[in-house]
Amino acid sequence: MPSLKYQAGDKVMGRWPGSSLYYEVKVLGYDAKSRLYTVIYKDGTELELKEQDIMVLVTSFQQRTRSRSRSNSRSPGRRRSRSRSPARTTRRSSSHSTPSSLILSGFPQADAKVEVDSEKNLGRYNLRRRKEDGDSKAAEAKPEEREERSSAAPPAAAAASTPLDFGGNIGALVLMLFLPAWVLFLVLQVNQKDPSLTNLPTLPPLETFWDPQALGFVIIWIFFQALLYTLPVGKLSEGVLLRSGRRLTYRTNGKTYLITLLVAAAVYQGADLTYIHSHFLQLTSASFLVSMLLSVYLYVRSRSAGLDERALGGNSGKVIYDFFKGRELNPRIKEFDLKFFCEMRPGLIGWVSCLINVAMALAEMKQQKLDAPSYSMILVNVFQLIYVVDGLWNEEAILTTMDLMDDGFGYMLAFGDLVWVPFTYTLQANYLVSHPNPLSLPVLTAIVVLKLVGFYIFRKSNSEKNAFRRNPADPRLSHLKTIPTATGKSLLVSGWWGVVRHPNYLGDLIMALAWSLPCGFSHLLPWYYIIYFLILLVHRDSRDMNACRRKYGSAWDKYCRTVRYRIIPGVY
Ligand SMILES: NC(=O)C1=CN([C@@H]2O[C@H](COP(=O)(O)OP(=O)(O)OC[C@H]3O[C@@H](n4cnc5c(N)ncnc54)[C@H](OP(=O)(O)O)[C@@H]3O)[C@@H](O)[C@H]2O)C=CC1
Ligand SMILES: CC(C)CCC[C@@H](C)[C@H]1CC=C2C3=C(CC[C@@]21C)[C@@]1(C)CC[C@H](O)C(C)(C)[C@@H]1CC3
Repeated sequence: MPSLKYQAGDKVMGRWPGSSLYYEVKVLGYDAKSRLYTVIYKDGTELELKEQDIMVLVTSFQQRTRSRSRSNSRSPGRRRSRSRSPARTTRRSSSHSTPSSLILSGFPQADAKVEVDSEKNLGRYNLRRRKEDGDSKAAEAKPEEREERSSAAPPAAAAASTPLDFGGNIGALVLMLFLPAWVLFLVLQVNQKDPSLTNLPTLPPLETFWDPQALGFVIIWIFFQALLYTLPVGKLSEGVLLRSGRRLTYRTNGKTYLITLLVAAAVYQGADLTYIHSHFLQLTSASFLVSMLLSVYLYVRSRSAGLDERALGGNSGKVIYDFFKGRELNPRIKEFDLKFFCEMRPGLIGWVSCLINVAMALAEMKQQKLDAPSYSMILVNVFQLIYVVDGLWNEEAILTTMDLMDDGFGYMLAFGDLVWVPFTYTLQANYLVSHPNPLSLPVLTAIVVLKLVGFYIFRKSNSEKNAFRRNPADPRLSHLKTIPTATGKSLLVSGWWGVVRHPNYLGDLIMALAWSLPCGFSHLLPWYYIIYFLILLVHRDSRDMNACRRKYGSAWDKYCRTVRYRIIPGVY
């Protein structure tokens, strides 16, 4: 490569894709067509980088010399503080010729220009490779060592260059208009005697949508949940390490309140919950209004969020897209975490525990003149109750999901949590109110078995990944094979995560099937959930694949080569 800036064999600093971190890499070659350099990181990860993502390596000697001269000119106080906190970044000297990107010696500082502290950086980056991938214990470090190393993993600042999902601004706008219209369609359609696709509902007069009492109930419900969430009862759990270098704590007390609510509902049965069924449309529009106001608030406050507090995917600078996707990663009012609260409490708890689904069972009894809910209704209620109770029981596990780790909090999740979940995930129960579907015992048994199989896969796989991410050295996971990555985190390649790349989605889809089956095959409507869910999870899977490809580079490719299927073994 004669006329090139970097030659094969050169040791340089290469940017880690999707981040502003630079690590030492060796140049392997250059492709004139794509104008990309192939480089190899110290752990063996090979990536292709643009020239502007590469800079000249600052050697330990140069670095030491500069550090010395710099530290000589520093006040003793500053020197002390640096040695106390090895993870701190250092200011770039003005004479430095490298670009003003971030090169980390520790936790990223989004707005600071820092320089290569190569000695320290390399030490942290120089991962011990496994003798073989299957030898999990040999290469895994002690948890505290791992924690230290993983501090170098998260990208420094929310890059505006992160690829846009959903078709960017236009796609986001279409979705923002389509999603509420779709909810409206479902809510109106389910009340039709014949909810088939050839019999579409007519739009009711506008004033039907507005009911101050319904809005009052929605607000009271959300504030009641917020009050329960803020009381200092229950466990405090730590979230994952953020790009800002912080770890947030969450009050994971969902199960305490779920039990309290269920007991309260069992004791106090005087309330006429069929109001929920008869005012479903008004409750839906009231919740939509609240979600819209919340999204505006979230967008406005995100303008004052620091770069490292913004989601990588929601900081494009495109107003509509960022409003939809969510710009701030973890918006909090003091210790009150808005995203965590909305995802786990008002909508999810409202969905089943003593509210919407139970209201549907009562409405069914009233409408069909039954002494007890039908078997189909009982199945749907019990299945979804298990799902929500499980989610709240394992609330800590949500801290390692995409929503909490990667997605910003904006319209998508605010609407999803407050409108989509409570008013569309209850569609099967809502459908059964006026469309009975008697079940024979063998069919009922088969559906129960299907649900249990799905639940087993879902729970086991989610718990396995969560336990591994929390403590990779957990002795209960010692039998699992892993692949090391350049970030210091490893990827599970056996166990559930060795079967398919998203075993948790597989379990979730099997459960979704079990939720629709009790409604029979007379209409497509109650099957909407599994169709939507399949689309959601396939899209989510590809979003995650892209994000992991950016995070883990060739280690991710290796994982994909080893675990070939994404969600359904042998099929997809
Ligand atoms: N009912 C509903 O409407 C919905 C339910 N869900 C459910 O929520 C749960 C969470 O889903 P979601 O947040 O989408 O995704 P995951 O819980 O699957 O999280 C994905 C992350 O897991 C880590 N990961 C991926 N592969 C591996 C591996 N081999 N070894 C170790 N870590 C790995 C990666 O993060 P990193 O490496 O950075 O840790 C990746 O970004 C699922 O069970 C899903 O079914 C999801 C959406 C909607
Ligand atoms: C409006 C859009 C089309 C889609 C919005 C998606 C959201 C409704 C879902 C995104 C991820 C979710 C999760 C759950 C509920 C649905 C949303 C918010 C979850 C809380 C359900 C209970 C599970 O046990 C879980 C694993 C905790 C789920 C986490 C993801």
